[in-house]
Amino acid sequence: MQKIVLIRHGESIFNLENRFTGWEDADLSENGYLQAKRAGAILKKNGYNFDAGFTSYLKRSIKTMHFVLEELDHLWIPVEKSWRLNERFYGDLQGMNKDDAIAKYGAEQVQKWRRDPNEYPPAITRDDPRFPGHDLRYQDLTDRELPLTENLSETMDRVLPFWNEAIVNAMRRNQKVIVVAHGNSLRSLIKYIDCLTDEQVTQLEIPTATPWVYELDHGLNQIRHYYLD
Ligand SMILES: O=C(O)[C@H](O)COP(=O)(O)O
Repeated sequence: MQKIVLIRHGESIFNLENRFTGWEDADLSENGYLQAKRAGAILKKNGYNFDAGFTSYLKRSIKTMHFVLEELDHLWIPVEKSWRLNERFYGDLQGMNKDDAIAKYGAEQVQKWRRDPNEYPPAITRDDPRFPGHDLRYQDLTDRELPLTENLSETMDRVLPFWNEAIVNAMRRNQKVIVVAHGNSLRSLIKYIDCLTDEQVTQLEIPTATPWVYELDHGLNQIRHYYLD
């Protein structure tokens, strides 16, 4: 039996301010930092150790991984970063207060944008300062890979190649793996692993900095999953 631990980053400044984040590189809040340390302490108390870590290109996840590993005295393990684990690209909603969005577009529409896997938030244009093509860290992405908006299905499409090539391969080498990512990149991954329907995934909410453990058999099929708290 093998285990993999998935963690959503600790609370960010944008989470605290109730703003859509997406690929905006919001830092951890003070509370987010404490949550990350607490997640590490929980893993330590439960006897977890890891051989490899995977996270996104965004500092709220990178720092959460760092503080979790620090609690475990595991700062030395290799951590691979990929843009594919980034949060869903939230288009023109990025940076907007969620209550302001509701006032502007209505609660039903905003909820669809947030949770319906096939709904696209309004797109940005390529001359928008938030377009990732302006950011050095995304310079190797192709035009097709640079998002203007993204629905959850597309998030899943770009998360899965990294899941299959990097993360599953590490597990096949019997490595103990920890993944720190984002509410929606993890929702898309859990949708895939648990074979959730579109309807079921709308109900899935992932708390910040709470280790989610999958137990897998030798064929890497899921046996069960649970939160460590
Ligand atoms: O990108 C964001 O705003 C959050 O990380 C997730 O937001 P959501 O819960 O509205 O999808």
